Amino acid sequence: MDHFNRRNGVLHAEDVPISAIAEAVGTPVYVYSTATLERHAQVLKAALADLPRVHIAFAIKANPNLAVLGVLAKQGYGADVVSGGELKRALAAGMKPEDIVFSGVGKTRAELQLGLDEGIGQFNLELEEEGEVLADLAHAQGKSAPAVLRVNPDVDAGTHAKISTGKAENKFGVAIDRAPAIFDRLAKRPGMNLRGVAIHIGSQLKTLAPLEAAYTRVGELVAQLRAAGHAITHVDLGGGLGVPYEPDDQVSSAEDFGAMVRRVTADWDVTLMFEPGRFICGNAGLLVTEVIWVKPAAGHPYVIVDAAMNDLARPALYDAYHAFEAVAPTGEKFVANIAGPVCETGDTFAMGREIDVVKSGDLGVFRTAGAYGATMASTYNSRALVPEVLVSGDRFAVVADRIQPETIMGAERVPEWVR
Ligand SMILES: Cc1ncc(COP(=O)(O)O)c(C=O)c1O
Ligand SMILES: N[C@@H](CCCC[NH3+])C(=O)O
Repeated sequence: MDHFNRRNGVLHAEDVPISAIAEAVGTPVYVYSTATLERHAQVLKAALADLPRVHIAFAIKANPNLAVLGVLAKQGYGADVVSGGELKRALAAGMKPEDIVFSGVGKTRAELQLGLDEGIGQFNLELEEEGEVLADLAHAQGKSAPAVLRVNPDVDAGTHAKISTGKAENKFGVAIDRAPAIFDRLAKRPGMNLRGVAIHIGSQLKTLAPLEAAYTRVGELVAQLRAAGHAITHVDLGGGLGVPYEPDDQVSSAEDFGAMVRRVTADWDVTLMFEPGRFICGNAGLLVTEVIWVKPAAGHPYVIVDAAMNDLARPALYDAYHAFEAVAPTGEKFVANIAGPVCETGDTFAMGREIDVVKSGDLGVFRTAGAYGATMASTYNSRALVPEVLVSGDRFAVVADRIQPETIMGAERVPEWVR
């Protein structure tokens, strides 16, 4: 069920008219639905419920808002973090240290130390040297660091090149055929509890075939490692499940994913870990924007909105599609380009797309903006950082303020030789 739906022709987030939020908070603004977050969290939990031992860690890079994390913590989700900052957020949101997994290809010594100090559940190692440093840090404190080795299965995820992570040429993980030798050396190091493997082959995967191929290779590796005498108790299967962005997008369901995982992992006898991001929050968010001008142009007219690439970077970065609709459509359509105010030609959300007819002052939304939206926002062009609102039933709360350029200026220093 979509918790963003129309009543009397006006788009609502749960029971709140989008126009009421825009009036109270201004635009652009991200709006998230608590009910959608909860539903997606529950759907995935249910799809994986038959597996013997499961741990789900929300990839908080997708949406690190503390309120969003709080909703997911209440659903029993842990966190997959990729920086010290994300680790602190997960803890601040009430996630238990032991439910936190630390991924990331460039964890610094300070970040590894922070993870040890906080007693997090697992480090996902990206290379042997990282494991050596972690082991030494842990050993120095009389600890043993729980870790898995991320392998790169060289599988084509069939997703956008900039969000593929499981091809041999990508920077992530160690080549799967190098894993046994690394295990032999690393597992016996004092301070290291090397207990399994991890993979994550990419994001926005619409089909299960690449995941199944990758998981199958991991299954073979687990057998090989066990044959070599290693105790393998944990396998982290990463995230990557896609969501529908375009009207006719077909993506595999959580149920099909669960069935595939059950089939492929039937004889693994491990704790399975998952790191979903987009699947949980993608469709739980909208970016609400106001039309500034409708500007005639040589081709199609430009609908210039007050949201821009600094608020939602995905179209400019990945040519990503985000459906646009008017909050109170007239029923008429026209073909237009949609662009933001930033001084870049690439600051476009759509080119030559049939959309609701809108005029200056009208409200519109970009859908499926709950993942990799606000979290990737910047202040480019000295624009304010976009605020975020969480809705639940007929209530809403501002869960991140609009941070004005003046505030950010206060964080800078002009040295005396410039003054
Ligand atoms: C290691 C890791 N885990 C999980 C995720 C979450 O991916 P997604 O949002 O596609 O589920 C990512 C991002 O691609 C990632 O790099
Ligand atoms: N930022 C990307 C996803 C990156 C996934 C992280 N490894 C997107 O918006 O689609």
